[in-house]
Amino acid sequence: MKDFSIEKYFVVGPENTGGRPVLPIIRAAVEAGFTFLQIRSKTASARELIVLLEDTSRLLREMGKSDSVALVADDRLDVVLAARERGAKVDGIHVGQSDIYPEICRKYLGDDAIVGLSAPTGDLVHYIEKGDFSQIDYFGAGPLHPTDTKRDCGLDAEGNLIVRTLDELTHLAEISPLRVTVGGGVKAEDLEALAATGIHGFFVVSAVAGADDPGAAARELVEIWDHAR
Ligand SMILES: Cc1ncc(COP(=O)(O)OP(=O)(O)O)c(N)n1
Ligand SMILES: Cc1ncsc1CCOP(=O)(O)O
Ligand SMILES: [Mg+2]
Repeated sequence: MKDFSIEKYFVVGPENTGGRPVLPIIRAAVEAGFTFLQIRSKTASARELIVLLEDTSRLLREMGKSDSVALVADDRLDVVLAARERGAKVDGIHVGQSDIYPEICRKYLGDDAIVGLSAPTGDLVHYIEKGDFSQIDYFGAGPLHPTDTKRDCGLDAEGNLIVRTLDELTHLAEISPLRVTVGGGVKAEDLEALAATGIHGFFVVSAVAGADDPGAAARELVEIWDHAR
């Protein structure tokens, strides 16, 4: 699936929904207009993740969104392969700097798969200029703000939290050979300024999964983003 949009990107797992079932929240995000889904859990078993990918893939099919909303898993190449083996349409994987190498993900998932990579903390300009990103389809960058969802996000070697400034993101959008989605503490009130940086999309966990009314929250995010772009 090479024709995909990272504009409105929802990341979710069972630990993010306040004890509520995940699937209705995914449905609400897709109905609101989110364009990309990532299943991410640091607590679920491999089986739980496989079933969640299967259920999400089925949901997208029932909604007629299999070809327009991308579905990937965080970190777990094994889980993606197993879900595909069982018939789920899982479009790819998102990996970080200490995860399975993107080129190995590409090898096992195929040329048509989506392979996303988290940009490292620190000097992105140097990283972008020197890197070989031929096996990758997009970058995830952040955090914009500190976030409880991922407490290790943005920590440098000394354990200091580095957030991305809007100026930095504007520069990143200019020099990046790939599309960039920005997340980490992103809320509705950030979207206008984020869109103005020229980055291609935003990703959220808690702004939707932690909301009292995930559907209303997702609709608000989509509306503000679409209006600002
Ligand atoms: C879209 C997106 N961007 C960044 C991340 C973070 O990935 P990673 O650095 O591997 O950290 P974990 O999510 O695995 O804790 C992401 N998942 N998605
Ligand atoms: C930066 C980051 N990367 C993967 S999850 C995450 C935190 C985003 O969580 P939230 O949208 O709840 O702040
Ligand atoms: Mg990871």
